[in-house]
Amino acid sequence: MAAEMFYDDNADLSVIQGKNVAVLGYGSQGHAHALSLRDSGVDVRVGLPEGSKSRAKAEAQGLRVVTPAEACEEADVIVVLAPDPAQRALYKEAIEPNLVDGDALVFGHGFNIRFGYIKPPAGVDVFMVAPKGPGHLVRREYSEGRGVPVLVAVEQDATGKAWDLALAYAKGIGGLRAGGIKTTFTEETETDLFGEQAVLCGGVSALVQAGFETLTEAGYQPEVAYFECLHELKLIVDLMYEGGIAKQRWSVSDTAEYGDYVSGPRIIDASVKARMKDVLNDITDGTFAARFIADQDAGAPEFAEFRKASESHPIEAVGKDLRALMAWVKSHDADDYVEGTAAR
Ligand SMILES: NC(=O)C1=CN([C@@H]2O[C@H](COP(=O)(O)OP(=O)(O)OC[C@H]3O[C@@H](n4cnc5c(N)ncnc54)[C@H](OP(=O)(O)O)[C@@H]3O)[C@@H](O)[C@H]2O)C=CC1
Ligand SMILES: CC[C@](O)(C(C)=O)C(=O)O
Ligand SMILES: [Mg+2]
Ligand SMILES: [Mg+2]
Repeated sequence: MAAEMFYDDNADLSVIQGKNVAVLGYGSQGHAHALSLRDSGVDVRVGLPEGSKSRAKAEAQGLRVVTPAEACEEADVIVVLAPDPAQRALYKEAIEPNLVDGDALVFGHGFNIRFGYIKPPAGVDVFMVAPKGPGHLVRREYSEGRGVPVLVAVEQDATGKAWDLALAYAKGIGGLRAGGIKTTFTEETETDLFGEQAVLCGGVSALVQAGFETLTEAGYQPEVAYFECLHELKLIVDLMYEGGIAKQRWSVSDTAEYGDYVSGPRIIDASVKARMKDVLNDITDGTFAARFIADQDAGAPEFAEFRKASESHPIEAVGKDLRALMAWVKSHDADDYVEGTAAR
């Protein structure tokens, strides 16, 4: 079945320009949605707790900041862009008491609805506009006149106008410049978790680290291993982004292309695909969600251990030194990103 796609011409920005929008959270996605909606002529306020370290940044970028409860009270469109594990408490404390029939509750990912941590009342619209890219690039693409594709889903259409509002929202953050695909909260949540765990984040990071370790353990220079297994990955993936795997194979040498066919399936073999299916099962049956939320509720000790181990991998120190020598390889988000920490 062909996907149902939406582009700028399918949406009317004035539908959201007439609303009071509260964006809760000002991190990766929150800052991107708030700034791009504002630049699309929407009345935006940002909801952050009194002590939030994001307050100064949002204010410096020209946005009005109030507490989450105040933002929800003022708004008829409430956008939940705090971290997924924080959303359950945020909903109970600030959103639910201020929801009135006809309001819209908006998500950037379906986790809390799909796994039942948030159960909105029947009188509100519930929809999702989920960018298929990191928030800092969602904002960068919008600012440069482009966009990151989005998945759009309506879980509840209490007003009968939820789709028009969802599409207007998607247009407001630049998503319909690239294309919006109609989906469900279930499809978005399960595919997004699978993609980030098996391929985009977990799979790629483990592949890069294993390649780096294999070369350095065999006695090759760490700097050579870094360029080979990490730095050049961006250049290869850029070609895949532009023209699929086929364009990458067109540009690399015949030697590389032949080696790709011979050795790729030796690395990513049937056993890897079997474990990918296990990962997908843990997502769909709720095992992953339960483990993540239990760890978060306990103060995230397992998460902290994972981060510490990952940040102390030798590839990070080698890369830091090499990137410092390449003036053009700079962080676009230098005000925001602290080298050597995954924590935002
Ligand atoms: N990161 C991404 O690129 C993507 C994320 N998503 C989804 O978007 C949503 C947001 O994720 P992401 O942008 O990564 O989140 P972040 O981790 O970047 O969010 C951090 C922000 O939320 C604030 N915050 C934390 N707790 C609260 C609270 N209780 N009330 C209000 N604000 C709070 C933080 O404030 P402080 O500075 O004080 O800590 C900070 O401003 C999630 O549903 C995620 O799955 C979807 C697509 C991609
Ligand atoms: C790939 C990770 C992601 O799903 C994303 C940027 O799309 C996320 O949750 O951050
Ligand atoms: Mg994603
Ligand atoms: Mg995700």
